[in-house]
Amino acid sequence: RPDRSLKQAAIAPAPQAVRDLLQAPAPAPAPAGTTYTLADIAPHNSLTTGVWAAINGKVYDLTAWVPQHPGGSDRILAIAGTDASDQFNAQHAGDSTPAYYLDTFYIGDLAQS
Ligand code: HEM
Repeated sequence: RPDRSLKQAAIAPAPQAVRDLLQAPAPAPAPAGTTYTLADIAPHNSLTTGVWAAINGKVYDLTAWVPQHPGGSDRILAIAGTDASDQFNAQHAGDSTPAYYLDTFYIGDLAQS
């Protein structure tokens, strides 16, 4: 297995600094048990409204990740405001580094519908 620790250090997120640059909203606080519906997520579909996505039952504020994603900002903007489980899994299922970053953007759980 390749040693990914150096890559992780090299692209470690600096969420507040990035948000300051983008003047993007900070993530909503996520007390334990916070849930969001897809209707809650849908408006967060741009850098000005914040970039949220549901992935595999959890909700993430990916705003700060947009300019940092090694696969390009367009791919993160393209999933903004949606359930992006299929896109994420198709690209990154089983990859530890994407999962590691994803976890840092967690804001709550997707409500059962
Ligand atoms: C939503 C959360 C996402 C996170 C946290 C994430 C994270 C990462 C990371 C860490 C890499 C670096 C390579 C690696 O370590 O595997 C990467 C690369 C990549 N990602 Fe993502 N990714 C996300 C979503 C997506 C989506 C939705 C797509 C496509 C629909 C995508 C497409 C790619 C591609 C194509 C690369 C390869 C870039 C290259 O090596 O040239 N990613 N992503």
